[in-house]
Amino acid sequence: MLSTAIPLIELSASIYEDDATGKRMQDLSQRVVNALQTSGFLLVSSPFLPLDLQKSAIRVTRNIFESNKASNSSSSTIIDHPTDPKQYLMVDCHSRESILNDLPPATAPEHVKVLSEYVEALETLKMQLLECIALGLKLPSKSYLVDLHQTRNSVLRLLQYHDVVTEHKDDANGTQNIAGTETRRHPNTSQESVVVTQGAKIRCKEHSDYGSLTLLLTDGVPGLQAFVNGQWIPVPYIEGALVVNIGSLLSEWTKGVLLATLHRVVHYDVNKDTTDSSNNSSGKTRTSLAFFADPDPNVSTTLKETGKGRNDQTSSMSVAEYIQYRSGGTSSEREGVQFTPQEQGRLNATTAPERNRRAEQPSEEDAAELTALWKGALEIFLHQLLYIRKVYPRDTFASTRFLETQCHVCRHPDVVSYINEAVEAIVSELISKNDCNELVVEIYNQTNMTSYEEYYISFDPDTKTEAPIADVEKDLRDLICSVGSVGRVASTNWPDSVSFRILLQCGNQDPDKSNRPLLDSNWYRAYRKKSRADEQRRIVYDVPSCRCTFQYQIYPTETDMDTDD
Ligand SMILES: O=C(O)CCC(=O)C(=O)O
Ligand SMILES: [Fe+2]
Repeated sequence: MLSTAIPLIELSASIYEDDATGKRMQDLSQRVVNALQTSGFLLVSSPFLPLDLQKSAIRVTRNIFESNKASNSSSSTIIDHPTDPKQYLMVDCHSRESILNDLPPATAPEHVKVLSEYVEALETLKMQLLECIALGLKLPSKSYLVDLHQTRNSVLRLLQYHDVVTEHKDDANGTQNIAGTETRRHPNTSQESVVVTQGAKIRCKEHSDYGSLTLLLTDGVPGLQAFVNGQWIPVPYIEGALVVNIGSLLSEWTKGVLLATLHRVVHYDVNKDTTDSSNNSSGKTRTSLAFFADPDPNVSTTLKETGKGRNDQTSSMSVAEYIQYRSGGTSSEREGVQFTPQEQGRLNATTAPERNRRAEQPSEEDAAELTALWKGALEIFLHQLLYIRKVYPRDTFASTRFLETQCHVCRHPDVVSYINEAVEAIVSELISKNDCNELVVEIYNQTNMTSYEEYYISFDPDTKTEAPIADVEKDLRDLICSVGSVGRVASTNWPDSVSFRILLQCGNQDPDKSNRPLLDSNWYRAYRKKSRADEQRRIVYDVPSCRCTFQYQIYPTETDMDTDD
């Protein structure tokens, strides 16, 4: 039965005809907005998107993944997701050429045509929905949102979820997730199934999308769930209808009136879950097409008409910067996995009571958990910084997830162990933060030892906080995501002699008297006085629960390097 929280709305052609008073359109718009306010989800059918075209789009998508599997040379544009058992392909929808460019070169011309027609229909549907939302929300004009979507800044993600074997197996090909929590086989394109952590049965981890609207078509294999009123509810499948959900940007523009709802895809196991009659998909692959509609890249994330977005950290960003911030990379890597603070709060409220309880009575266990959390977060932070600042080529990094965030880790074993040793050595000093300790990452020239840039995590010496672990996690996640925003602070056209080092910089005390365990180590650096006239630190992110700040400083070079990207 169709859930009332997620209604089906038919955008029939007759709404646009015989509607001189605009009443029918107004009613329809109200229903659209009501659904998006209640659950953030709705199902929609439209004459612009006939069933035949939907079926063809699914058939073509399956064919693209299957041909790729069958061919010996797998297409580099098809990505094995690092943790979810799925492959995906991102298609830039700006034009027919961009669509063609992003599809594997072997894609048949008639298949390109189907996907181009499908995208065309979705562009129309997107505009209709944006009009409905503007009308339903009584925005200054019916075209208010349409006007902010003039450049077809949409991405189509073709998705193929693998067959899933739910029992846990040791696998020689298993890769250890950097967070150390999961063992998964990196899906090799020739393999039919993957192993997921016991009991998880997750095909796509919970996340919210982050543009304006997502229009989703699936092949009907169930599994999509939305987190509504503290519960995971199935999103129904209706043949001929698409699933619509709201991204966090539109949610913030509407001051949270429209919900950017958390959602996920689970794998139903027919042997275990007999309560769900739709549970008939054990072992099945699943195909879907997610169309992410974003506003124009240069538009500000803060609109004067709708007021300030709720998230201060992102309020001065452009749409392009926001997408990069939330994806922790470029928009072509968009994973849509980071939660906004509001979403995380909702999730914590129902999923982490145990943790919050423990935080009220700090224990040794908590201290160990906090230290482990910091170690993991700092390692990821450091790798992500090297990735974003392009200290090493991007193709030497692997994609992974930490604290529900997509990030990148350098694969070079020397870099991995250097970072690991540094973090092991300095993390407890940092957490004790009794003398304005700073973690410094210096990007410098190995030949003449000049500094190009320094990045700092600076702790306030006088305050110790005992924030609940869930808050620290949330803030560390935001810290990691904030690294994305230093992608453009200066050029990354580095000479070959570029390198980096990690240092613990200690405060104003005379280092000889400070009796620090790290005093004679490679990691220690006495406080460097702010003697350079050009010293001007910029703040990237304050980590409220830990009273520390992420800052950076760029040192001018003799020759001004061109900005790349
Ligand atoms: O495949 C699905 O049903 C959902 C995919 C999704 O939510 C996403 O890719 O953002
Ligand atoms: Fe999604």
